[in-house]
Amino acid sequence: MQRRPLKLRTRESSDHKGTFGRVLLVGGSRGMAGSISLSSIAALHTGSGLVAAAVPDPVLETVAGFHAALMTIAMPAQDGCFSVGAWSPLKGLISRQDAIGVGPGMTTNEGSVAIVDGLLRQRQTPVVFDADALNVISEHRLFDDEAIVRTEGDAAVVLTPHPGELSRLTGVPASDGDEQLAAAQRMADRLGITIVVKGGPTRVTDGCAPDAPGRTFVNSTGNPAMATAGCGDVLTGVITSLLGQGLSGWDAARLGVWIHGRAGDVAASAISAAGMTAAHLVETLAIVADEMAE
Ligand SMILES: NC(=O)C1=CN([C@@H]2O[C@H](COP(=O)(O)OP(=O)(O)OC[C@H]3O[C@@H](n4cnc5c(N)ncnc54)[C@H](OP(=O)(O)O)[C@@H]3O)[C@@H](O)[C@H]2O)[C@@H](O)CC1
Ligand SMILES: Nc1ncnc2c1ncn2[C@@H]1O[C@H](COP(=O)(O)OP(=O)(O)O)[C@@H](O)[C@H]1O
Ligand SMILES: [Mg+2]
Repeated sequence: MQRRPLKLRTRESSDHKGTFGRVLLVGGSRGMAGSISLSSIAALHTGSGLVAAAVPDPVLETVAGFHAALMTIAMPAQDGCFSVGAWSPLKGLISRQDAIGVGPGMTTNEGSVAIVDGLLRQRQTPVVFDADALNVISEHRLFDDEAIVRTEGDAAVVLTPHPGELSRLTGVPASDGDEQLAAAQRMADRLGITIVVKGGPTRVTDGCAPDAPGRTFVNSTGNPAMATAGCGDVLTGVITSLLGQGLSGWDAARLGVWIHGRAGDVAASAISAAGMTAAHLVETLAIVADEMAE
């Protein structure tokens, strides 16, 4: 199987929804309801047992309309985005989740800042930070605070920046791919986290193994047809799902980018490179998902 980094176990008759995890996707806003919907459906199509999307109240019906199996939780909103009052009810949901994905379509307003800061400070639930969650971290220099450093026993933190987001996080221009990876490796080692440096190819670097600092995986799947709106939002849901299925940050990120790229390869050849969209990608993901266990 094209350099798959690891293998999931196959499903058994004793399995049930709880076996495959309960995950929460946090994001969306008026005008960007599709992003968090793509992330949420991607988690379902990666095999999660239960998926809910916590979204600003004004976009709940829009998000819910994308998929009957998706549950939705209305959060306090202001001008179509999370309000600062959203963090309190969200905090109460954390302990019931096996994993959380945060950021797609959430904007970088003050409500988002409260949510991202709060999720960075909790250590019991694995979290994927993507998109505007990464932009909030950059704008407010949240990684300068040593209090968010992860150590042995803390739940995983996975970042999924594209080169533009990584440039904001590290100050290294998107044009310098090698230096961006080196800066990501240093950041992963310093914070004890996993960082997915998205692109062609995508690389995963991880600072969670004391005996293997800066270990890095180069993905072998994916293609330029994926350079289209929402394909990164899909990856957020994939990795959140795998964390919710019990994988470490290193394993969830590597297997996640691999199956995400496989779906992109199959969709590009079935549709076309120019015509493929993230909607095709998330549907194809459901078709190829068993390749993680074959
Ligand atoms: N349907 C929806 O609801 C959707 C909602 N979405 C949501 O939108 C929010 C903003 O996210 P976003 O990525 O669209 O905008 P942004 O952070 O400004 O980054 C783009 C800029 O970064 C750079 N850049 C990126 N890749 C690069 C590369 N490989 N190599 C080099 N440069 C690269 C490049 O900058 P430039 O070169 O143009 O200056 C590019 O213009 C976020 O919350 C997301 O979830 C989207 O997911 C879409 C679907
Ligand atoms: N040229 C390419 N080759 C391989 N994969 C690509 C290429 N361009 C984009 N991708 C993939 O598509 C996704 C784009 O993510 P992102 O820019 O965050 O999209 P969005 O935020 O619109 O969802 C990433 O997973 C990236 O690896
Ligand atoms: Mg993105």
